[in-house]
Amino acid sequence: MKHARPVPVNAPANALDVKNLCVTYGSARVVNDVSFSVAHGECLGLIGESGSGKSTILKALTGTAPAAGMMEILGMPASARARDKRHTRSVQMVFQDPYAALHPRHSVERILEEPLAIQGIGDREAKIRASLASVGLPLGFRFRYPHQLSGGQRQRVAIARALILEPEVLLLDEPTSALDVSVQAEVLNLLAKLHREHGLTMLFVGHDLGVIAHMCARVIVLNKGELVETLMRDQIYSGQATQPYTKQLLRATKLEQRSANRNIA
Ligand SMILES: Nc1ncnc2c1ncn2[C@@H]1O[C@H](COP(=O)(O)OP(=O)(O)OP(=O)(O)O)[C@@H](O)[C@H]1O
Repeated sequence: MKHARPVPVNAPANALDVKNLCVTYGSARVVNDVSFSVAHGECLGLIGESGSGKSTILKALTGTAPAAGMMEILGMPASARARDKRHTRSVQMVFQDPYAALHPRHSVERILEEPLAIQGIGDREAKIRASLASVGLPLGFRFRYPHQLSGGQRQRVAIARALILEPEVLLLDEPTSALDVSVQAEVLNLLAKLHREHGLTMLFVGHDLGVIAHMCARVIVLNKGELVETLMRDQIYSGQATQPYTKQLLRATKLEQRSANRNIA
């Protein structure tokens, strides 16, 4: 697996650029005029309560929500990228529910091989070995089926599947929310390690400020489809929010107590 990648000389300034994004379902505007950028190699947090539009923004970026506005990924319009097989591999997504994300009747080996086959990529044996190693799973797990794995192991397989295509951008939709608290810490530590070692650009969606601040130095806050505040990690830890909604989120996550008790590295 690759290590932190250099940014090409003529690369666009940001890996992700979103300007004036709106998503409307029927008569309901669920994302309203949202703009943000993610620098190359940055892990940006996106937080908001349930129904605030977080997943919809990820869907818009992957071309599966009806979006208006400007979205560029690695300098290319997101809509064009979603249509082009060569470019889809550079942006991968990890979902909240590792149970639903893996085909129940496919072995881990087949799950990992499939994206390589779709993209026509060779050297599959070496890539499968490297991807299992990078998420800390023994090679023998390639012969297992999803029902033979724990929730945390399933999420590791889902992460390995996303990484096997060596993407530049990883979209993470609450990747630890469905996991047991102790397993959450393990998977978060793994994601933080992969972020450091691979120089990946990440957009990390969550609803827990404590979890997000562990991963992200900068966090944007969404409320009812609108971006209401941008917070740096220090502001989160010291409770310096300006918007009432963000203050409420900070209180809800009881950060001081969490940081004292946290067992994540
Ligand atoms: N396909 C759809 N058709 C109609 N409305 C939708 C559709 N998908 C999402 N919505 C609505 O858009 C709003 C935002 O949903 P979204 O899933 O983006 O929220 P979220 O912040 O990711 O929530 P959660 O944290 O619960 O996953 C919600 O009100 C939801 O009901």
